[in-house]
Amino acid sequence: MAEVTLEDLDHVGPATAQKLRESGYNSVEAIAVASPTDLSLSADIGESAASKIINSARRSANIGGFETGDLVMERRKQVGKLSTGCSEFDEMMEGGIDTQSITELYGEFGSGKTQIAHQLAVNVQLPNEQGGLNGSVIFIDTENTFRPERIKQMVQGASEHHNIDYDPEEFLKNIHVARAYNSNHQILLMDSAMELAEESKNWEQPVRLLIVDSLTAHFRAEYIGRGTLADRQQKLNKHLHALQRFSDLYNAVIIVTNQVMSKPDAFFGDPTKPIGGHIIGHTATFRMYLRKSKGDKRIVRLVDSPNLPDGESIISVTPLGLTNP
Ligand SMILES: Nc1ncnc2c1ncn2[C@@H]1O[C@H](COP(=O)(O)OP(=O)(O)OP(=O)(O)O)[C@@H](O)[C@H]1O
Repeated sequence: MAEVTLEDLDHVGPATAQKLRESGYNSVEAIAVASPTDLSLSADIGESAASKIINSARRSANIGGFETGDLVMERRKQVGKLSTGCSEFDEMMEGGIDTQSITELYGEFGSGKTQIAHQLAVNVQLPNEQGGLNGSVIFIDTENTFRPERIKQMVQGASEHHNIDYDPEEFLKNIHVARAYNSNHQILLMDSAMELAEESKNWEQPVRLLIVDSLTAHFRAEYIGRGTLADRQQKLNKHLHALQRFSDLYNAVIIVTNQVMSKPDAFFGDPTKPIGGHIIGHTATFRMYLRKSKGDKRIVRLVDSPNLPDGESIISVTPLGLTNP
């Protein structure tokens, strides 16, 4: 079947199609999941015209209605598994971290959240036989934690583990890093991420992993005091929805990190309760609680999963990356 383009949609002429593309709406799917307000501002059209375009896109992309269980099953079959490189951790996740879902890593400072994110940015680039997804990475960095040197060390680790001479420079070229300077910027970066992922469909290694390290730091710093809680929650939810959409559209793994203190936190509450409430929709969400243990060991606890039992696994953070303890 020929691919549906923007021009095929009802109420979209060449000029509107161009404006939509310029604003980052490159595919029918991206329009199908947009809000009328956002679309009307981007394409300079009225909200009712925007709604009609969105409806037409939803019909074409078959998004927005009810689905039967067999279709949901069909999509579930496409779920990919990204290996962490640690056997217990992978077993706990029944083979690795799922695509089409958001995985939240939370824990205290130094518990290994950023290390796991870096390791996955390496592993996702490996071929399927080696636990990867043959994909590229988008890394939204809010606290200046991305370290290319660390990626190089981990690529060296992967080379030794698989006995293949990988080129660290090639791995670095497949990681697209953007600094987010505040929470609004962080939310806006999702538009660029969508654009890049869309473009990457033509690449040898399309984007299959999106990391937000840290998801919550800016929100925490900017929304101080009880009075701002609702605002913060609303923005965070919007951001999570954009992430969920991204994972669906590109069959991607989404990793978000969230620093918590060991004692309950005034703004984010008990660390064992979900932040941002329950995410609506069919996208699964996994939550993992990281704790420091002896030496380089870290305990990863699966706290909340839609389809797997809760469990614990132990990993080591070594100079060459994550390994079995
Ligand atoms: N090159 C390396 N070799 C060995 N271990 C390392 C290396 N780099 C980092 N680590 C380990 O990882 C720890 C830092 O973990 P990480 O940065 O993932 O924490 P985090 O959970 O992201 O913390 P924060 O919330 O402060 O960002 C260090 O304390 C160290 O134990």
